[in-house]
Parts: sequence; C-alpha cells; structure tokens
Amino acid sequence: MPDDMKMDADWLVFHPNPKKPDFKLPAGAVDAHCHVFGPAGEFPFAPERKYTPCDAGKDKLYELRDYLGFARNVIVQATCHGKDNRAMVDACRTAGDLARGIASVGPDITEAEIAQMDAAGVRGVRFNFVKRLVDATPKEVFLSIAEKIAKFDWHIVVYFEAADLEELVPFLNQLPTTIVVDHMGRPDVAKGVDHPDFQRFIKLMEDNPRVWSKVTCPERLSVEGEPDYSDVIPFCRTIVEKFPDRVLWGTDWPHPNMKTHMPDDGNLVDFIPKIAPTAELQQQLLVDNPMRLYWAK
Ligand SMILES: O=C(O)c1cc(C(=O)O)oc(=O)c1
Repeated sequence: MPDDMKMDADWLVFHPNPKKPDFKLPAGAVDAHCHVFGPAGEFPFAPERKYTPCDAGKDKLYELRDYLGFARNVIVQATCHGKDNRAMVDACRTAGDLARGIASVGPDITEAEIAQMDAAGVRGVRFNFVKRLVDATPKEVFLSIAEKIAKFDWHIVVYFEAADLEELVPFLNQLPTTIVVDHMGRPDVAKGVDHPDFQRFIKLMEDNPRVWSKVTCPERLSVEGEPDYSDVIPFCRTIVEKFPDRVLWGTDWPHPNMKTHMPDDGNLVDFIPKIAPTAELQQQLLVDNPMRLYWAK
C-alpha cells in the first residue's frame, strides 16, 4: 500500500467484537446508513480526502450485518473516497438485492453513468456541507446534479451541522426529490430539544413533507457518552414519534472520525427500542420506510 494511504495516527478502528444485541431486530431490518472504506489496495482513497481511515471493506460489513441480525444495507459513499464510487458500487453488486447505495457525483456526471450505477443498486446522491469533511460545492452545482438524478427517481441525502440549517432551508426547499437528512442535522444535544436550532429542524420536516431524517449517531452527538447515550434519546424519539413514516436508522459503521471512543455496534442496536418504543414504530423505522425508499424498484 502506498505510504499516503496509511491510516491517520489518531484513527479509531471499528469495534473488533461487538456484543450480540439484546434487542431482536424485526425480520427484514435495514441498516440504512453505513460505509465501506477501501480496502485501499483495491480501491484507493481520493486525493482530496480530509482523513485517511483504516480499511473497512464489504466483507467486514456483511459479516456485521449477519451478526447483528440485519437483512439489508444502504451504503453511503464516504468522503474519503471523494467522487470515486467504485468501492461502494462494488459492495452493492456483491450483495445483489441486499444492498443499495448513495453516491457522490460531480456536475459532469452523464445519464449513462447514472444508469449504470442505478443498475448496481444506487438510489441517490449525497450533498455534503460539513466543512471538516469536504471543500464547499456551489449550490448551483448541487441543483444541476439534482435535476439530472431526479429523472431516475433517485433522492438526495444531505449532511450538515445544525448551525448551518437556517441558511440552507431555501436551498433544501428547492430540491425536487425526497431529501434525507443525515444524523438529524447534528443537533447540539447539550442545548435540549426546545432550542431554536432543533425546533428549526422539526419545522423543516413539518413544512416540507419531502424531508426525511436518519435518527442515527448517538455516539457522535452524545455529550454524556456510552453506553446509554441518554441525552440523545429525546431528539431521536421526538422525530420518530412525529414523523414515523419518514425516519431511517443505521449503524454508521465503521464510524468515521470518532475521537472519544469507538461504539460497540451491538450496543447501538440496543438503542433502537429507546427511540422507537413500540413494535409498530420499529417496523416502520427499520423495515417499511427503508424498503419504500430504497427497494421500490
Ligand atoms: O461525521 C463524520 O465524520 C462523518 C463522515 C462521513 C464521511 O466521511 O462520509 O460520513 C458520516 O456519516 C459521518
């Protein structure tokens, strides 16, 4: 492996032996937010990346899927691979109908390339506004991509920080497709659910029925920390109960850029019944919603 593909010195590697979850996932549950990294020897990381992770390839991901009791995965293009979607597409092809993908593309993407990715299981693109992860892309560029992918019935996944939402609302409302927000728009949980920043996100979902949310990443958002991540529960639960047909859940494996600790993925699965307390909500969150959005065709 070339020297510049060596993982960052402070990189935390995914948990080597997670616990078996106590919570039994419903049949057909989807891990709707996870990534693959490399392996770098086969799928090199992008020159413009902001971090160099450990290898975390498709075999490890599918081992974890089976171990935790998930049936399917939605693999979101990680920023360390830039707009080179080969690792994600290869992982989707390997899983056949059991995986779908979200790509990162530039404005030069052609309809033929979109069609090819569509055939492999890709169902959307990710627009990233998190400054520590990517260089900024002009909104006109994102809008031109949105127009192209809308023809394929794809949707748009957006990742931003809570403080940036106010500025982004008009842009989000301009997007022509379903919009899936990563990690609830990253609320500052120390501020509480009543803070205007989180209420702005709730209002966005109330005003725009095309907006969905991933109720993911307690390990990233929690100030209190593991194992309970209790301070994140009210945020997830508010969204799940208000918008039960527009929420998704995922592990976020292999947990890029965690600095405080590496979560136990089995423990993350045990978080689910705390945010979706009834069997009906769990069925929507883990099966019905992701199947409707990702497996309609
Ligand atoms: O918060 C993060 O660092 C992070 C990074 C990435 C990525 O690099 O793609 O994806 C995520 O979902 C979260």
